Amino acid sequence: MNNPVIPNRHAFDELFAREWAISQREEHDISVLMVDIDRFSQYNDVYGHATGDLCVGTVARLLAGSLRQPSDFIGRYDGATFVVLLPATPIEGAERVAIRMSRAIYDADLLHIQGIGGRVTVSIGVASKRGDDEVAKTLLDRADANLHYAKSQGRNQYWMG
Ligand SMILES: Nc1nc2c(ncn2[C@@H]2O[C@H](COP(=O)(O)OP(=O)(O)OP(=O)(O)O)[C@@H](O)[C@H]2O)c(=O)[nH]1
Repeated sequence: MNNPVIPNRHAFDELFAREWAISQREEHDISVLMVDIDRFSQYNDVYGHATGDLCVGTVARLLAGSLRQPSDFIGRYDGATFVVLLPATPIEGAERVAIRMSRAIYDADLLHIQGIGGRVTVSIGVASKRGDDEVAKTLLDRADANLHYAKSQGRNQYWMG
């Protein structure tokens, strides 16, 4: 499904390449978050795909509303997974965004009877550039690995590794 409120992965890839080059040139920090809706296949099973689509849109709006800087970006990575790009942001700032996003989704109290606490939650993997020799792909890979670790630890949490 194309979600009108949120850019797609292609838009993210282009922006990420640009912002990565800037971060290398200017020696800026840069951080990425991968955000995935928990137990979403079960959500679709219980409430149906059309309601699932609405839920994806609601989550997208709540996540976007958790961003504070004009240069922050959120896109849909694939399925129920979003990717967030935080230019010029160190790990401490990225953690604050992860906490804000986690709370925004939890506090919205969107019913999901098979979800954590009976509501829709998200798991988040956070990663920040480690040094000038890191390449863009490993930053994304680390965010993804941290997302999977957050899932393995019970979901509804973020992990920075
Ligand atoms: N309704 C709806 N479902 C979607 C959309 N995009 C992805 N999905 C579904 O989201 C589910 C994602 O499943 P997974 O990420 O594998 O796992 P999960 O059920 O979310 O469980 P965990 O991620 O392990 O918590 C799949 O069932 C997809 O079909 C969408 O736009 N609308």
